[in-house]
Amino acid sequence: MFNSEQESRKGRKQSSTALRENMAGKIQVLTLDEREQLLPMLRNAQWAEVVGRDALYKEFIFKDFNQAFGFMSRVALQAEKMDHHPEWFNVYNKVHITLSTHECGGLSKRDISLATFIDQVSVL
Ligand SMILES: C[C@H](O)[C@H](O)[C@H]1CNC2=NC(N)=NC(=O)C2=N1
Repeated sequence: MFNSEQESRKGRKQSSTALRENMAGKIQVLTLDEREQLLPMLRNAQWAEVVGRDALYKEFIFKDFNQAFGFMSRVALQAEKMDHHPEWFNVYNKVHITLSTHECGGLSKRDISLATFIDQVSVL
């Protein structure tokens, strides 16, 4: 579901060849074309678009705390490498994750990239 900020972007012209970062080197929110291309695969992988905020959310359930924390450790090390950190919540075997890019106030390629990594290590 698109929130109102994204709805308002629909009217604006966006280049399909928009670069990941603008000429000033600033990270940009995903264009509508990029969203149409990238979000379906994440929706298929149970990532949900947060209502009222341009962010992605997914819940993971593991066998026990050891499995959950092992997963979180792998994600934490990758997040640190990327300087892109998840907002997350853990109790015992549950891990809830929200991804968004504060610098651009919404979803960027960094979120897609971290979500893809998270899915990979969640099934190890
Ligand atoms: C200064 C530092 O690069 C920024 O605050 C980074 C840190 N980690 C981050 N993580 C996430 N998920 N979004 C960000 O915008 C972000 N910004």
